[in-house]
Amino acid sequence: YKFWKTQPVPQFNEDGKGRGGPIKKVNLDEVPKERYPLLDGFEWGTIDPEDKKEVGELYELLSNHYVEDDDSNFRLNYSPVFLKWALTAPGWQKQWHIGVRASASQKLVAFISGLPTNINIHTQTIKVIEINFLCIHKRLRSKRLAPLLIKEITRRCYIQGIYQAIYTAAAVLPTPVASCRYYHRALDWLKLYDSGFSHLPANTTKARQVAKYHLPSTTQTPGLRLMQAGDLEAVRELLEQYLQRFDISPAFSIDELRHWLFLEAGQGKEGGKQVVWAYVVEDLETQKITDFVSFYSIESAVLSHSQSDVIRTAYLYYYAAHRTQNLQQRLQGLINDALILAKKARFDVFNALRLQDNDLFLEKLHFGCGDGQLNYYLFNYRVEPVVIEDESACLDGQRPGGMGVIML
Ligand SMILES: CCCCCCCCCCCCCC(=O)SCCNC(=O)CCNC(=O)[C@H](O)C(C)(C)COP(=O)(O)OP(=O)(O)OC[C@H]1O[C@@H](n2cnc3c(N)ncnc32)[C@H](O)[C@@H]1OP(=O)(O)O
Ligand SMILES: Cc1c(COc2ccc(F)c(F)c2F)oc2cccc(OCCCNCc3cccnc3)c12
Repeated sequence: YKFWKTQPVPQFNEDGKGRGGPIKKVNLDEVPKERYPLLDGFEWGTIDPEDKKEVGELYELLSNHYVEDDDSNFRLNYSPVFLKWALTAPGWQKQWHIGVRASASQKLVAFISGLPTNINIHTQTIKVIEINFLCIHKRLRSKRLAPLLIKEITRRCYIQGIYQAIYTAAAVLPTPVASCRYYHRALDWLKLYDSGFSHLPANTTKARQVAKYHLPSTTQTPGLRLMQAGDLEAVRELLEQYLQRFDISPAFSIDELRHWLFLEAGQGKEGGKQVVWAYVVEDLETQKITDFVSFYSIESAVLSHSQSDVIRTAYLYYYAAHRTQNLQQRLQGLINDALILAKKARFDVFNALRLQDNDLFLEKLHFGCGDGQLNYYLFNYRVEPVVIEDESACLDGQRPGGMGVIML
């Protein structure tokens, strides 16, 4: 950890007893005013997420060089429309969409993105940058370029008065604030089997596997319907109240929530390019919004020569339930409806992490545990272990704690 042991992050050998809060007080006149020097033949650039051509260059880089599974059978394949959506949330700045270009060819060979937002950590609301899409061309790996990208985006954030960050990685780095197992729920088991994503367990048959994952064609929750713009304020209140169960959670503005739950109508539906789906449960008597669920779409390219070339994946995004009496039963019904809706939208698999209240439904709804986990990290912030003063502060006594932020 030559690089990470020089960074203001909790180191592995800490005893976790430290006071919660920022690790390093950033002194602005110590922050370099100039960009870090790059490897010879390369130059810093930015990607304008509203420029179709530049989004195309970013798509090209990520489509060929971004996250793969451990056996390099699949690669995440974020679409250009998704990338524009992911990079233009309220408060975005071009200077935080940092590219590295080969000077001669002007080819984009590396990228890192930052998006400012606010998160609640216990009782504190802190301004952070969300870091995502760190990617280096396969031919430029192991040249210590990643630390350079990280230091450059850190420098640009410090100058703008942002001193903390949140990020996820499959990589184990100093020091995870949460580690969440991957879970997958087959929707089209045969497609997943043909693609090598799913295997036939011993002493069962394909027919039995298909039957195991069968879903009804209609949703079951009374009052479930597509979320509309008019539901926004009610959903924000419902979500804000529900997320208090978790130690770390997003502190969404109404503008952020509008962005994350509605793709602007224009880019939304045409040509199967929808990227996010959001549904509410409206109580038929009171017309109140009592629950909500959302999911987003990332395809995975199948890298082997198998016939199916993409796996359409739905990722569970934010959800919330009002009050929490029989929370387990309500979430099982709500998420099962999300599975039904995802299947109707032609997704092949539905992914979720082991965080929030997901333990209440993962097993029951036939999610299988994947290999690997997603680690969550905070930069320049130490979270002290949570101590629950009065149980009454939580909803129904049993407060899951832990991670409540979902990263794209
Ligand atoms: C206040 C504002 C703060 C803002 C910044 C907050 C921090 C943000 C941090 C970034 C959050 C990213 C969130 C996401 O996007 S996670 C997704 C990451 N992307 C991929 O997995 C795509 C495929 N892989 C690649 O493109 C490259 O392998 C990457 C770019 C990942 C590393 O390139 P390369 O393989 O050519 O290595 P190197 O020789 O340049 O450098 C080696 C050093 O880099 C450390 N390393 C390796 N992988 C990661 C990783 N995923 N996060 C952080 N550090 C990582 C490694 O421990 C070693 O340091 P040390 O062990 O010697 O110490
Ligand atoms: C990722 C991910 C997996 C693993 O699945 C794949 C991983 C790599 C692939 F190329 C692939 F096709 C996968 F299906 O299973 C999941 C279940 C729930 C949520 C998941 O990812 C949430 C989005 C994570 N942000 C992108 C990312 C992914 C990995 C490491 N760092 C950042 C995942």
